[in-house]
Amino acid sequence: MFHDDIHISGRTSSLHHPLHSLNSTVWGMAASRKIVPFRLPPLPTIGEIIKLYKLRAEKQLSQNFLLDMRLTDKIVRQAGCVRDAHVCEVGPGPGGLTRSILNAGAADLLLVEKDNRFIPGLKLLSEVAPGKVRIVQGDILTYRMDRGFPKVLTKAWEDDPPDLHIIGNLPFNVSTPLIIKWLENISNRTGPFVYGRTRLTLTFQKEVAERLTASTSSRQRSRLSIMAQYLCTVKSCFTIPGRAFIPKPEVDVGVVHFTPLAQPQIQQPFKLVEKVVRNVFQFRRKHCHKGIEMLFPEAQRLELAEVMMREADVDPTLRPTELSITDFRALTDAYSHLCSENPGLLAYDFREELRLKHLNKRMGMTTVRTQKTRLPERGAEKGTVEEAPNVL
Ligand SMILES: C[S@@+](CC[C@H](N)C(=O)[O-])C[C@H]1O[C@@H](n2cnc3c(N)ncnc32)[C@H](O)[C@@H]1O
Repeated sequence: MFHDDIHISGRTSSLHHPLHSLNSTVWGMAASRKIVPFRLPPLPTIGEIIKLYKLRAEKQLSQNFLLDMRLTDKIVRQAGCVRDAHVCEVGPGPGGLTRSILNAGAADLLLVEKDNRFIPGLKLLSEVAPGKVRIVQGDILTYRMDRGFPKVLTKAWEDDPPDLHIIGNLPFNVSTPLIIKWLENISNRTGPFVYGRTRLTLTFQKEVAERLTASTSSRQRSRLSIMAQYLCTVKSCFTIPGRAFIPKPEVDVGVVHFTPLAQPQIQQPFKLVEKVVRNVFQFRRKHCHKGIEMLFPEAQRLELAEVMMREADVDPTLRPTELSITDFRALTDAYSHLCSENPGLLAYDFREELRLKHLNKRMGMTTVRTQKTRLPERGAEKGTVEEAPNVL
């Protein structure tokens, strides 16, 4: 085992489990490197899934299963060649995608599943593909992927991506915070990216998939487009209609593939980029200078925004959606330069200024204390970008 977080290993004694009827033969590589056949248990039927896992088709569980192997095979193909590769599947559930990954010849498959009802079925899969499947019962949002695989996999960042893939069909309420976390990990080369430019193939609500891949001037262009595209090559693979899932979600689903760039298009800390992009997009329909002004305390707002726009050489009348990644690079570089000249500026958050104003008003004070560039310690702490809502 490569890490100390594994809660469950491959073997199980539940040989009389109803899913243990073996009827599909596939080929896999044994530890001896000889090709040997192994048989995977068939996917449970919809009725069996509901009965076995005592599932109710409750929306809040966000468990929408993909049981059509043609679709799960298609998702795996988007990842590239997984034969003999290491793979982490996030949220395997009843194991449809898991079977496709094993069928494609993965040598080492790490499954991270939060819901313990799925563990017995996953154990059966690990029994019929001995030595290949490791199961972690845990939350992918906190799981230490940097310990999940052998260090020998590691490739230099500028080199080709490592032989490691992350694949997952996750609930929508997990996939968005997860990709934001992983984008920050890419920027810092931490988490799954300690091994190099690990590729990701993930599902998202169709609208989110469109935002991730949206190009300059498109209607879906958003914060998420910039944050993903300055760090990765982002490819929209295909759309899966909602009706293909059990239970059927309200929306269609987009499969997106990410390859971290050897050279990020913006060479600034993630938090700084996130702050500039968030401020610019908060007035989506207005000229971009409006959002940029909000990066600065009221007293210096117009003056510093003008300096920043001039230094970046970006047309202040462009809408946020019309700005290219090159424009954002120029803007973040200019903002970083201003921050180095104005201590405290980076910690400034206009929402904190607004909050203080409202507070003062509520307390019936006539004078309103606004933040100057050099911020008081407590205000500075509260107003940092770490408290920012999700990048969308
Ligand atoms: C949308 S279902 C997909 C299941 C399966 N991959 C499929 O395609 O049929 C999402 C799966 O992710 C699991 N899951 C949800 N949140 C998770 C988390 N934070 N960490 C790990 N697994 C999670 C759920 O229990 C469920 O099995």
